[in-house]
Amino acid sequence: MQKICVLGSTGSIGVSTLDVIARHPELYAVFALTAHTQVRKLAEQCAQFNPSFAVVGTALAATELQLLLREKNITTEVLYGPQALCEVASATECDAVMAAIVGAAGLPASLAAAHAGKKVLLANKEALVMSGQLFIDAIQASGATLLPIDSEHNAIFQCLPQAYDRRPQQHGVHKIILTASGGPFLNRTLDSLDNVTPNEAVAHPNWVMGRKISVDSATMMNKGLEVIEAHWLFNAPAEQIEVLIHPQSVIHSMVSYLDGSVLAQMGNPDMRTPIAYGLAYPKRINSGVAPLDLAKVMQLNFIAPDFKRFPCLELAYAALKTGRSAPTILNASNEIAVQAFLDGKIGFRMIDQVIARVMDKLSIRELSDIDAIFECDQEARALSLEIIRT
Ligand SMILES: NC(=O)C1=CN([C@@H]2O[C@H](COP(=O)(O)OP(=O)(O)OC[C@H]3O[C@@H](n4cnc5c(N)ncnc54)[C@H](OP(=O)(O)O)[C@@H]3O)[C@@H](O)[C@H]2O)C=CC1
Ligand SMILES: CC(=O)[C@@H](O)[C@H](O)COP(=O)(O)O
Ligand SMILES: [Mn+2]
Repeated sequence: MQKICVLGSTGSIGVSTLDVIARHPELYAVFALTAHTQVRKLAEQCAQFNPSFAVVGTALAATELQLLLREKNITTEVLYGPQALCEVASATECDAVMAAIVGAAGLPASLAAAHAGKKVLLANKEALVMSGQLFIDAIQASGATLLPIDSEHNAIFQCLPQAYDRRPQQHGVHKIILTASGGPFLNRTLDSLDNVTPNEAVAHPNWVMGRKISVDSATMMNKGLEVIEAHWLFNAPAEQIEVLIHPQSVIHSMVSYLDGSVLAQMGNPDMRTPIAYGLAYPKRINSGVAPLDLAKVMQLNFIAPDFKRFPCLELAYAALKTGRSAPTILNASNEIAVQAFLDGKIGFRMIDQVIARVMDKLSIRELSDIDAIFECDQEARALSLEIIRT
């Protein structure tokens, strides 16, 4: 029986994870669930999965959760705050951690799981983008197992040899091909993007996801973050990572080999497939996802991405090539700009402009520990906010 901690259990990935876990009560027990503000939803999850711990963001939310749990006679212990997230993610009783908090807020607990040698199921791509080498070093030093949950990286992981040891040349890898849907605005004229609303931006054509990642898909910053994520996961340089628009999201990514073979992982766009793969690795279990019916899909299309239409993708490649603090700055500025867009403070096409100005202004430096990473993250956030205000 594996004991699982689900960080971000009330979010889109968290809910899909619990759906898979519920299908296999003989294999998995829930050790801890965490949320930020959605206390009622978390209480319902506690009622169903009876975890040892539940974590929320504030003391007030913790009191509210305790009352709800008492009403239902549930004995789950309630904790709150960032330190509690790290404690449950690194607790001795926990075997595997689903890292599914959105954004930089997920880094400390994901890193704590890495340091503690857990099986880390990584959905929280921002954590890896921000901390890169530090995160990989933590995994390697503790002997933790890092399993990519992001659909593209999970697909690549499945297309690489089992014995892949982070040396692409040794395994005959020519290129990693990340597929991208192109988001909801792929076929709109550029000018019409000035006035798109947050609700239009989060209406992803193929995936049901949280609001932040949905906006990232619309700008293709999601793919940019994924290029950086692929660099760290598979130890491939920017030049070896290609992005290909594939509007159907049926091929989740591919690996092109030196002998001309291209291996692809395919499936219906449902995150329960990569989640089930991560939970059961190296075995396979039922995820609840229907088998792919290619006759129904009929067509698979491919288009090369246009940096003019998707400047965020170009910014992300540039940040990866610059290295050091550049990806941390890119991520922080993007989080601020996306939130400002969702709050109606800036237009959709301002997102890339804010990030470009921040990338231009801040000096690039080495970030050797977590404190330096968060200092840089805060600096980029402050400058982004200043640019948005003026
Ligand atoms: N959704 C998807 O299909 C995919 C997501 N990912 C990645 O997975 C991660 C999660 O995405 P998704 O599930 O869509 O996001 P959601 O917004 O749906 O969920 C986010 C989760 O994080 C919690 N949370 C938010 N802010 C904080 C905070 N400050 N401290 C602690 N917990 C917090 C939320 O709690 P509450 O509900 O209480 O606010 C919620 O449980 C992201 O990094 C995303 O890029 C990757 C691939 C696919
Ligand atoms: C499901 C998943 O992994 C998302 O990251 C998804 O890939 C977003 O789709 P885009 O290809 O539009 O970014
Ligand atoms: Mn993805």
